[in-house]
Amino acid sequence: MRFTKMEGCGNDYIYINCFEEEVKWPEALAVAMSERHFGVGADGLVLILPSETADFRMRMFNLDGSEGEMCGNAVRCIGKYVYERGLTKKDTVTLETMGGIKTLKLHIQQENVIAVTVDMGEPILEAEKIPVRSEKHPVIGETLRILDREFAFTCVSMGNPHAVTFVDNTQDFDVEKYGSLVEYAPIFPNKTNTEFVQVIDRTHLAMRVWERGSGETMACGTGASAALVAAVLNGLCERKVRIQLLGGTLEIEWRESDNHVYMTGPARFSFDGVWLR
Ligand SMILES: N[C@H](CCC[C@H](N)C(=O)O)C(=O)O
Repeated sequence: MRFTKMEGCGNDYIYINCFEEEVKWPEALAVAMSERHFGVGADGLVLILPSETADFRMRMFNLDGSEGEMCGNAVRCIGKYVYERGLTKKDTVTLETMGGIKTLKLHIQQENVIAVTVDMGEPILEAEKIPVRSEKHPVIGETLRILDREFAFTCVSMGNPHAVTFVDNTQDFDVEKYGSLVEYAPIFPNKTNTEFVQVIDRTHLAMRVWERGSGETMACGTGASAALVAAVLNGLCERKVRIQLLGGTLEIEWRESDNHVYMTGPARFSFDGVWLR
């Protein structure tokens, strides 16, 4: 079975073109192929499928086999894939996801997609839709004690759940120690992605992320979108910022005119391969 390895700000997935390949058990395949030593090595698996309601459909699976409703970095990579591999000639593409239909604007130079702007839709702030067990609306300052620290979380869904907290310095923060416990905190019925955010200034944030089902990744597109929304709700930044992640930079804007969040960033091919198992 042929696959393509791609990454967006270092958030790397295995992409399978399901117009040409059939995948019977994606959950098990995601675990096997994502494995660093016995497989390809990745943050998870992404299927590119036909759709009846959009140009294409995405299904994404974390490296533990769990399915994510939405994946911002993968959406940008799919935009690059479908244009440069000849599945579309359009520079605006729609993609059906479990988090709704997303619109992608491809930035093209000499037939190469050099960046993609994704309309991530409206942030979801109602506790029961995130979901998070909280009496607050929006869910700002929900405190949780994790080991020796008390955190205040702002919770946002971008189709998938995010718990955002602000720290003084992301570089020397122990993301695994705390993120791995927040992921399974009982107040998150569907678990959660957790973002640790440092406010550099009112137009620059730095962020590290412990992803639900994948652990710490180099970047998280839905997480960066949730981080911007949380920072604006807490009065910490403007509505358009650059977010510095371990693997690169994303530009995120929460537009007042339509209440939609827009994410712009890179997408890159790494290699093509053939899976023999
Ligand atoms: N781990 C996430 C899915 C991938 C999200 C992330 N890689 C992104 O770019 O948005 C979840 O289970 O909700």
